[in-house]
Amino acid sequence: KVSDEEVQRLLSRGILPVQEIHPSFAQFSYIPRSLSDDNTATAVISMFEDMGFINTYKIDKNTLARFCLVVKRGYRDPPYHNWMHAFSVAHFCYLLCKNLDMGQYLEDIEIFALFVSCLCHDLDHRGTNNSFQIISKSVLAHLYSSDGSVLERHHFFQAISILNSEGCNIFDNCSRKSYHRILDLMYTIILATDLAHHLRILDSLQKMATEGYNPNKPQHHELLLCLLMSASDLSDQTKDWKTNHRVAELIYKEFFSQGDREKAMGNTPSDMMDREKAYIPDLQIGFMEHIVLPIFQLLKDLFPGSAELYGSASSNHSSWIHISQKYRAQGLPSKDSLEFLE
Ligand SMILES: Cc1nc2ccc(C(=O)N[C@]34C[C@H]5C[C@H](C[C@H](C5)C3)C4)cc2n2c(-c3ccccc3Cl)nnc12
Ligand SMILES: [Mg+2]
Ligand SMILES: [Zn+2]
Repeated sequence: KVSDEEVQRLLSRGILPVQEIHPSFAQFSYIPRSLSDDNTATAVISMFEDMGFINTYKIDKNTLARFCLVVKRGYRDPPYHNWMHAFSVAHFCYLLCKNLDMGQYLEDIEIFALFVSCLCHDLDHRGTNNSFQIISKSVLAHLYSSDGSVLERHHFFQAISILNSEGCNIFDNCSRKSYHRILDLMYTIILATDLAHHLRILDSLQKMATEGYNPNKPQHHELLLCLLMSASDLSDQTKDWKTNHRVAELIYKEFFSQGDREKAMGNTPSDMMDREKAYIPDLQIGFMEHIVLPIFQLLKDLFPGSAELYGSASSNHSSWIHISQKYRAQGLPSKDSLEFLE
């Protein structure tokens, strides 16, 4: 799958300092999607280095390079749930570690597991959601439907199979104890990317934010890891307006394709998947009010230094409200391209 030449080519320039990738690479304002695809594997290795993981966990450089290339190739190319999404999610996790004093809240091994989970969290995504797996009686549903979170279980097992393949196990030099802890953490964190799971723990998250984070409570560590994973998965919502509406275009392109397939199977898709019924601005507004803003409000309660993230999400929310009013009367000029929003 990944040749030795490709691995050597990736390592040939050595590990680049993050500033050489972009001067503001470690700022919340940086847009990871602006990096060209063929520089993303290099950037991932630089982030591993910059967070000290290569030294702390004695990661062999060849193994790390091969792991990054195999994970990158482990993504398919649907409009949204592709490698660029995984890379931008992992980059946001890196931003959280660099800009907020994560070390006061989490152990290093938990942060390491979170970063690796971000890279792997949507491996082999087909561009269809969990309910589609069930109604289409997909192989994944056959394997995992009895336990729910069908896709997320698949993403986790894809990560395990990559770690078990030749020359890809970045945890090779960890103790048996650390190895098991990291895999347990990856399971919890990747399963937490199912938004239905996030909604189930929302009350516990609110309670933790209200009473204050207690680093001595293992439950608080687990809840925080789930919150940081969800925030990273939704980090496009905290970027500039151009990114925000471009990402909306990708998401709905993926959703509408699923809706078309559901109709072809004789099923009725949900409105957000039905290109005839969906009004994107209102769907965006609802998603931001019910899921996105509460997540970044919780992050702000726990990490005051993250306030600007809530600010940008809130300003994107206001832009969608303005757009909704402006186009409600005559309808959107086009649903395929939201370029007119720029
Ligand atoms: C912009 C944007 N819009 C999105 C609109 C809707 C949904 C969505 O899954 N809604 C729900 C609505 C209820 C309760 C649960 C389970 C199901 C029933 C389906 C969630 C996701 C959206 N999403 C994501 C995203 C994040 C994590 C996983 C998958 C995805 Cl696609 N990332 N960006 C976006
Ligand atoms: Mg996912
Ligand atoms: Zn994702």
